[in-house]
Amino acid sequence: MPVQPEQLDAAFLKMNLAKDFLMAHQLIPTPVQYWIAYEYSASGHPEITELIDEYLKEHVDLNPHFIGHLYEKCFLPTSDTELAQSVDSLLGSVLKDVSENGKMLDSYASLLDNQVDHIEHAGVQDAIKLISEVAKTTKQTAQNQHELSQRLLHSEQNAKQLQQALKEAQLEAITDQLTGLYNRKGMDKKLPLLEIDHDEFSIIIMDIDFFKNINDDNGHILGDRVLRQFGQVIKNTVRGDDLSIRFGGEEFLIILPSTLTTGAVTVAQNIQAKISKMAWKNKKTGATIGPVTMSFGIVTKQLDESWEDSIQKADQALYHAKNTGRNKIIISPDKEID
Ligand SMILES: Nc1nc2c(ncn2[C@@H]2O[C@H](COP(=O)(O)OP(=O)(O)OP(=O)(O)O)[C@@H](O)[C@H]2O)c(=O)[nH]1
Repeated sequence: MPVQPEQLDAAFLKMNLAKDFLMAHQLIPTPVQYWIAYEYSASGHPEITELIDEYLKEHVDLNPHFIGHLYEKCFLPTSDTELAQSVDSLLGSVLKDVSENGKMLDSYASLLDNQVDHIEHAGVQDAIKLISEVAKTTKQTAQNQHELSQRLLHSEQNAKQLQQALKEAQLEAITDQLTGLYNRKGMDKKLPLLEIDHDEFSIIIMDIDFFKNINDDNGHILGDRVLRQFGQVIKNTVRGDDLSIRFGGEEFLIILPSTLTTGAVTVAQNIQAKISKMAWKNKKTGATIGPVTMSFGIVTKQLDESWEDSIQKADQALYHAKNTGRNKIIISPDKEID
């Protein structure tokens, strides 16, 4: 499909804005810095725009360290080497195009300088010859610019596709595939973000009772179905800001920001009520399985306490629930909810 003149103009405009941005902040156009500058100047990535604007409110200037951090945060959160290589090669080709363009414009500018000097002192015939040379070079430069713009447009499309693929890979890396909840890696990634907006948290840790028997009596496929549906119940019970994690095999964790113990107890009771109504059928034997119960441990995190210590307290409460009959909610250290 032929490139439209407006697309070319827009691509050049973005390229020049990125260049101005780099110069204004005295950043060298390395692939990473060029890409971030390009995304910021083209307003192509709202998170980058927001983070840079925030940063500039408190700092006089940007620095390569911060740019590197942005790049890792927004583009390279995956261990997928194939994607990472594609990003590298895209960045490399954009940088090559940009630096070739710089060289080409430099040599065009010096040619013009030269010819102007000569024309001033030349006779009419020579001046005509020199002007025709300038016209030829101008045409060639315009043609080169046109090709460069097309390559940059193509790179922009590639960058968008890669960005999407990276986002998907990022989400996949932090998601438990069976339940769709976050995995532990997801928890580590999301917790610091929650701590920006909240300072009070409650934690619920829960574990399915006698899950081994469900697997042993009905097979792992049915066991997996139970896990998947419990994951769904948790997802549908919590609020938007709450973080639901598959913490281990049949163990789940919920982090509830700006929630005190009573709120966490309500959430646990809601989950308990919902799962008490669920049942499954063993297709081979026709037997009905369920209700399957869970035990819960709850703690409200102290301000000066580490996550590790708080989760351990919730885990001890869960242990207490398991040891005193299961299918119950215990607030740390050992307060049972009727
Ligand atoms: N189907 C299935 N089973 C799993 C998965 N992850 C862990 N399990 C099983 O979960 C069971 C956990 O067993 P236990 O730790 O003995 O706990 P339990 O039988 O639930 O007993 P209590 O926790 O004491 O009530 C084991 O049989 C694991 O194989 C999974 O992804 N799918």
